[in-house]
Amino acid sequence: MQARLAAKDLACRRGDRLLFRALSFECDSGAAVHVTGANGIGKSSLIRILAGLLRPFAGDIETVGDIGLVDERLALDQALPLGKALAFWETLDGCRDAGRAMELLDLADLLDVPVRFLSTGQRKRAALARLLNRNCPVWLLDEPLNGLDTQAQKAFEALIAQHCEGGGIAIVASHQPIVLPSPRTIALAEFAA
Ligand SMILES: Nc1ncnc2c1ncn2[C@@H]1O[C@H](COP(=O)(O)OP(=O)(O)OP(=O)(O)O)[C@@H](O)[C@H]1O
Repeated sequence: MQARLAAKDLACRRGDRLLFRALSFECDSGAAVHVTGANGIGKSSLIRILAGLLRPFAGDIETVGDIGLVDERLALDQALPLGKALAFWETLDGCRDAGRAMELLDLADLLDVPVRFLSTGQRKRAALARLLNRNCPVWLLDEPLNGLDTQAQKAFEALIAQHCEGGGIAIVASHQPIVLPSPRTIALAEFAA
């Protein structure tokens, strides 16, 4: 799996506030980075900039490989049972082994439950299943552990490690500790404007 994500001299402005500036980093295949900082410092904004959903105030981004984003928004049809909602995307994403994500994220018992009835942690596990099914090299994860119990947190940390071992990249914004395979941190406070 080929992957690269590089940012050069990034700055982010929201409203009339410059949140961070002069942020540069490079990640190649296998890299994992923990983006840290207090509430409101700009972690989600950075993830959205890297995903191409928010225009940076300054700077450039270079990406090699498709991006998979997981944030608090669940891109699954709320009205469908989980199994059908995931199956819709499995077809579009060309997923060849949907059973793997269901097993790894312990979703088998939830496939008949409408997405709108899922609990916070179940919704997060569903979002992570869709991420796995996409098989994309660059993972951008905004608070991926939120709502997960300890067992699910550990399972997901193991999945990030496997993803990086296979040549993927994971950029993880999280206010809570997370075990990553190559512990590297971007402390956003160091780039505060
Ligand atoms: N559309 C917007 N317009 C103006 N300001 C915004 C907008 N969206 C976010 N902000 C502000 O930008 C700042 C950074 O928000 P962001 O969500 O990136 O922070 P965060 O570090 O992810 O916070 P948290 O840890 O609480 O999730 C906050 O002060 C927020 O109020």
